[in-house]
Amino acid sequence: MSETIPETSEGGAADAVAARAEDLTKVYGQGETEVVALDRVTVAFGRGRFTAIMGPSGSGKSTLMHCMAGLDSISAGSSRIEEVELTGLDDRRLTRLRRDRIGFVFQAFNLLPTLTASENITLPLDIAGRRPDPGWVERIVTTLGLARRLGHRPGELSGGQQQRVALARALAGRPAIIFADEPTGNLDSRAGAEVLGFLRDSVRDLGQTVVMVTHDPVAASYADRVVFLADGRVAGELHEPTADRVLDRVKALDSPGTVS
Ligand SMILES: Nc1ncnc2c1ncn2[C@@H]1O[C@H](COP(=O)(O)OP(=O)(O)OP(=O)(O)O)[C@@H](O)[C@H]1O
Repeated sequence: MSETIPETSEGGAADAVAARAEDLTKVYGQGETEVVALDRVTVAFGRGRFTAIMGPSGSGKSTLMHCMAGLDSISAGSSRIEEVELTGLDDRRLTRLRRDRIGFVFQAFNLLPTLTASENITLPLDIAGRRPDPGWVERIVTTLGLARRLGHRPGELSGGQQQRVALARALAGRPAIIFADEPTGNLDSRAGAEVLGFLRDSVRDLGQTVVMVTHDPVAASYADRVVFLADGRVAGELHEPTADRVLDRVKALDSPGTVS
């Protein structure tokens, strides 16, 4: 079960897709205050792949992540995690889906200060009444270089270490997909690079699927693929991105008149 899942290409078998949105539309407000945050977005995230989502401020990145993770409702279209369609799920089922199939890593680490790193990592499983798989947790902890920090409380860890604990917590339940929102936003560049390296390792070595919202072209270059949003629509993508190529695209999106 814990074998590395090979990279998949888009358009592959249906079961190679961890999450998919089809014509996903999200409208906030109504009448004069109406904002179309997402306008018929169709995108798929392959299993065992690391995808970055980029785009100008207000382009819909967080909204897409929230809608696909079941944290926000959808106005039209569809969104699914593996084979489960989110639209139509009642609150109880949605909560269970988020708990069992989705991992979250946010800019704020959201660790409980009174618990040790080890207790923080297994907390969601404990709450869900699931027994952590000791072999899997040990593998995660080793991959993330946390073995000697397990007895420490968050206040005794560096920012990078705390974010690695948050990543280990997201990985512990073997979710279908991890959504990360600016996971290095609060870290200095060295700690940020370390966390990005571990995110990439969790994809490469543990077969995890990761979708990360970021503003940083260097962070995006750790991904296998970058999906660009502009004005609530998909505005292209890059495979095997380098920071320079990402930056060129970002500049073009920031000044649309110059898009080639
Ligand atoms: N709860 C809300 N109510 C009304 N409008 C909203 C709400 N949330 C987001 N929006 C609007 O939807 C659009 C997309 O917002 P979103 O936060 O997804 O953009 P973003 O690309 O993540 O931006 P940033 O990079 O600045 O975080 C924006 O115009 C925003 O003002």
